[in-house]
Amino acid sequence: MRIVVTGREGQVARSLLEAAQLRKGVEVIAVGRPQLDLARPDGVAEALEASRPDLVVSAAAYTAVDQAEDEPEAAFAVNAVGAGKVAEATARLGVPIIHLSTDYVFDGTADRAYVETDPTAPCSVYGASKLAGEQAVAVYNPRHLILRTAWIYSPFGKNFVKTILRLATERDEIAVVADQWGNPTSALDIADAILCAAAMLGGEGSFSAFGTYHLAGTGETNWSGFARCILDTSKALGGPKARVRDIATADYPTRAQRPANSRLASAKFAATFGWRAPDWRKSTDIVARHIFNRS
Ligand SMILES: NC(=O)C1=CN([C@@H]2O[C@H](COP(=O)(O)OP(=O)(O)OC[C@H]3O[C@@H](n4cnc5c(N)ncnc54)[C@H](OP(=O)(O)O)[C@@H]3O)[C@@H](O)[C@H]2O)C=CC1
Ligand SMILES: Cc1cn([C@H]2C[C@H](O)[C@@H](COP(=O)(O)OP(=O)(O)O[C@H]3O[C@@H](C)C(=O)[C@@H](O)[C@H]3O)O2)c(=O)[nH]c1=O
Repeated sequence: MRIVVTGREGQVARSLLEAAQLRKGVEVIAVGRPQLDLARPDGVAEALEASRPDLVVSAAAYTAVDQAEDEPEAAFAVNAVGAGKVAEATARLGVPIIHLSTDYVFDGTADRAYVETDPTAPCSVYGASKLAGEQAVAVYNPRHLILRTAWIYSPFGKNFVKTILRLATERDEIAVVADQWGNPTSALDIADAILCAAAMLGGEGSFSAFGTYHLAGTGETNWSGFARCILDTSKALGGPKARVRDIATADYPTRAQRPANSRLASAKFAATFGWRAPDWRKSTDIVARHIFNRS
């Protein structure tokens, strides 16, 4: 099976490339700019067709949450129009698409983990652009899996784990919001889940459970709890050390509003694909070891 993933330099694409090295019968080709630029929709179909995919994983996105507030056109061009173009190209090629989306499609007012059927109500431009992308993907290719995930971290690219480790080299104490709750999710786990789902999509039996799924790390925390775990792990591995101080969202003003609760219930994915993410603390340890080069 040949899987083509967009967003070549991104966390999910790089994790997928790594995970596929351990699997027989799966080839992953990552495409990125300039060959595939979602902001230039005319070249998207051509770039995908050239790789002759059996399945496309749509992981490229405009992910700068605060910057998107100042550049809504750019965010929508990539996350909505661009995502739709990718889905349109897959439909034309007659192949399924796995499209990555986000917990930020919710407004965070629920008092429990969100399920797939809960009403969406993004409170940021990024969230709104990703929701528009979900809708475009669903319109253009009915053979889609939309995987809403959250709080991605990995050894690759930019993420919260790397930011906290960097800040710990610069300060003794890091102030982190303790009133936004969610599920930290390792991109290495997402890659594993995608390969598991891909095997079912490409198998002999006709797969029919297309649709939207939540796919996040097992267990929940807030950003402060996540930072504490990162620094405990760092300390144990001989990495940088710092204290974490709990603060409220109001004490950390940002351009974009984030949901206070963006916990995702991933039971539907587990029931359909027989795959459940490890506990987020265990995956944090694995990613930290990868970053510190200790296995
Ligand atoms: N990061 C997170 O915490 C979460 C992410 N998601 C979603 O998961 C998916 C993967 O996220 P993640 O791997 O973390 O993303 P990253 O931010 O690590 O990578 C995104 C990739 O998209 C590429 N990209 C941006 N703009 C364009 C464009 N115009 N044309 C082509 N490529 C472009 C970037 O390219 P370049 O390197 O050239 O800039 C980058 O390689 C995204 O859809 C994201 O919305 C969902 C929940 C949480
Ligand atoms: C670095 C830092 C962040 N924070 C807060 C700000 C914010 O509320 C929260 C997370 O900060 P970040 O800006 O790193 O994360 P953010 O960019 O909001 O992360 C999001 O990215 C997009 C792409 C998604 O789809 C989401 O699932 C989510 O992962 O932590 C602190 O309180 N102290 C700090 O030192």
